[in-house]
Amino acid sequence: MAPSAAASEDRKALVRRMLIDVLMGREDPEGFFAMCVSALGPQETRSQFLALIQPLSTANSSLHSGLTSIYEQYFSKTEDDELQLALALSLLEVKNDQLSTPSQDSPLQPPRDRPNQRSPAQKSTVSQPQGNSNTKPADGVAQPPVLLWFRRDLRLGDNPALIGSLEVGSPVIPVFIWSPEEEEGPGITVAMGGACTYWLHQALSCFSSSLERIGSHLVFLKANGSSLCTLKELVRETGARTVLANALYEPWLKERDDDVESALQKDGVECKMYHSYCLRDPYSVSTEGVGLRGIGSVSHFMNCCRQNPGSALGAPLDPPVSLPTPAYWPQGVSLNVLGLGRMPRRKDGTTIDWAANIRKSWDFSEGGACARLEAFLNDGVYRYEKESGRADAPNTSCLSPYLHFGQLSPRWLLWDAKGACCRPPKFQRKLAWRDLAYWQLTLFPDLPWESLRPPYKALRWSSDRDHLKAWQRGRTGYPLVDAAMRQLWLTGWMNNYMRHVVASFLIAYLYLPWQEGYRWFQDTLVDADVAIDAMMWQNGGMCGLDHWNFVMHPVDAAMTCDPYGSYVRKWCSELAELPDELVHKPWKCPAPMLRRAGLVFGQTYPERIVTDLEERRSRSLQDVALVRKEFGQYVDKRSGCDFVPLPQRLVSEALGLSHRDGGVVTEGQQFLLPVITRMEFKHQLEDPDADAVSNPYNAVLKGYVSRKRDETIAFLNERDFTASVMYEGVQRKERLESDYRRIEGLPGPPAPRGRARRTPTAKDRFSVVPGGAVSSLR
Ligand SMILES: Cc1cc2nc3c(=O)[nH]c(=O)nc-3n(C[C@H](O)[C@H](O)[C@H](O)COP(=O)(O)OP(=O)(O)OC[C@H]3O[C@@H](n4cnc5c(N)ncnc54)[C@H](O)[C@@H]3O)c2cc1C
Repeated sequence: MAPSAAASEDRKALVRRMLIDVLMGREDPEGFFAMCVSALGPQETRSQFLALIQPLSTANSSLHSGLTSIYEQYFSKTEDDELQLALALSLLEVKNDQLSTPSQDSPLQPPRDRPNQRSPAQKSTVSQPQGNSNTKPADGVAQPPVLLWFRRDLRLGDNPALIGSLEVGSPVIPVFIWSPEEEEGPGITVAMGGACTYWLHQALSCFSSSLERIGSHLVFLKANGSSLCTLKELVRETGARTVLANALYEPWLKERDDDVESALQKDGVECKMYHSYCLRDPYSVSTEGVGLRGIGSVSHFMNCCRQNPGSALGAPLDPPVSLPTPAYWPQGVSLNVLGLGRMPRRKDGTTIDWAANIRKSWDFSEGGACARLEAFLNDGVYRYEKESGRADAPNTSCLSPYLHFGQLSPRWLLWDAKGACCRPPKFQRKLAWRDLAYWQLTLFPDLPWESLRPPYKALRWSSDRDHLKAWQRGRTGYPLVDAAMRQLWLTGWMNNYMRHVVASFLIAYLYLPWQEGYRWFQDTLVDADVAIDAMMWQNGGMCGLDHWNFVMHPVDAAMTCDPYGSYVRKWCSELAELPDELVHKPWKCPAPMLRRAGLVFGQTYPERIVTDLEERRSRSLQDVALVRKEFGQYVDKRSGCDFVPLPQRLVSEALGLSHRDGGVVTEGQQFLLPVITRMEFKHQLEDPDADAVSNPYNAVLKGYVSRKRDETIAFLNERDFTASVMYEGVQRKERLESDYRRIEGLPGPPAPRGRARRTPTAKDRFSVVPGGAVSSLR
């Protein structure tokens, strides 16, 4: 028998043995199925599973039908866009040889030691380092050590550079070099804000302990001039011939790494960067075969990945159980000397410990990341699809800081998420958003400070510092906004929905420039990430590639995210005594109620800093119309879409594209591309002075999920807040019920019929992103 056929037979025999465990009740059907996928791989499971469980049809027909429905649920779906993410990103190509058990002296931990046991990924064994993984140098021969340069990959699990260092077969010296100037790059990025720096301090401390547990040690150094100089000194001091690291993708850090690579190589030192920070290397993503229409949207990005698949991502790598140590350790400094966790001091010498709440809120270790992931996959994931906006419930993963600091690899996360029985499509799509952000940053390195749509730079932005301060400190007088900003200040985090609410408030109602919001977030978020934060603030600030087609209302948005006011009560305790129907709009409370609740505006809770919300929205809209008129060369006359000047890399790709992408070349040799543009902006151009309410495409969303739902909520809300909460409650129950049915593989409830949609459709002239006007590049 050919070896591969024999291996296949072995795997099937393994599955048959596992089948007995299910029959005996030692393993549940879900777990059994997961193990099959893991042992056979998706293709073989698809073709063989039903045959393998056939004997059950007589032995235990209910188990047989249960397993059949699990199988069908897993493979049946007319795999919609989201579910194809893995394919698009060319993931999870488990090779047959990865299914063998690691050998006794392998430095990889056996699979049972992996932190999260429940998914198929972790029940499988994973890819072995290639070549020699023996960690001991030959007796008596002093091998030059490997410098393992840690940056934002502070983990043992699924760390390609770490495993790569074992393959060299030499002693390994893990180093961390702190170089804040290099992190910041050329513009105002605030790459390492306060909360983020504090997290880094804690994460380094945890990671250093992890390394010690496997017999190694993390050498901390302050960059001496630059990382390159420090590395060169280390090479001289230790005699290292190899430097390994996992790649970073911020353009300025990539440039630094390229310089390091070539300078070291000139000195005869091998330097290698591994890819693992994103699912796809953003520099390898191309628009070829897809075009530029819809650029900036996650669907467009996923199409690009699908059309131009990169190398297979493979399965996550196990953490090593030991690292070979060098005979000589270079002298480092203590972690505290880096000053990352330093707190300001008062005049009397006492410390201002602003991070106390952050410490209470998070476990900064790699184990903490795994525990969060496991908790999410066991619980929140089931509500994620429809309820991720809830601020009052932990329905999202809260994994962003761990992903940012590489304490969890996106590959590991995706692998486990795909193993969850509901294979959450929306959640998986979020990882594509993350990659999209990095791709955008590589295309537009000034994304963190320069608006991509030129006219919007000229908007009449406000410079009201008091407004800015009130927003930053959660003292705007709008409870929902204040609760979110206080949560951010105290814990370094808020969920995605709340980030939209506070960003909308800053931009559409306070007219403060998006860069202010970006910088504040960079300073206060523990997950502050230049690429994601900049992309999101550009989109919120109306000038990103995929700018938001909505504005969140600071009161009505509570219907979706905090219907009973518990979130507001938690962070704005001075409002705790107000009833549900008024907690989001305390200014509507009658005086006796205020007295009973002990609320005095301007004293116990701030007055609203702006009250004329509708008027402010109208002005914001009129201002946009004004600059779009003034900078008419950046507006496509035919479609009303904004033009964005494309960077050189996309222009080169566009040159190979056909006309349908609608590129226009201007005098200055700019390649201008029409991009997705908010419909209310297009309409406003026709009547620039009209107010926001009369604009049929008014973008203010009351909730976030659908405009139809918003309209109903807004209608009820105007009359009776409680009725509106009840309405929302019923809707929510229906949605959860249908989710439950989907997860359990039950047929869905009959679809509601005859729902009118006011959301414009593809036929609507304003919803079309053009594909026509073209001229060639000169
Ligand atoms: C104005 C604004 C600023 C933001 N700034 C940041 C930031 O600095 N750092 C950051 O990590 N996220 C940022 N986000 C995106 C998003 O809000 C957070 O990633 C998310 O709230 C983190 O919580 P979670 O891990 O529970 O997310 P989940 O919903 O559980 O998502 C899982 C992971 O997917 C990624 N992700 C989720 N949403 C997005 C998104 N919209 N774009 C890109 N990746 C996403 C994150 O890595 C996240 O951890 C911002 C969003 C807005 C609206």
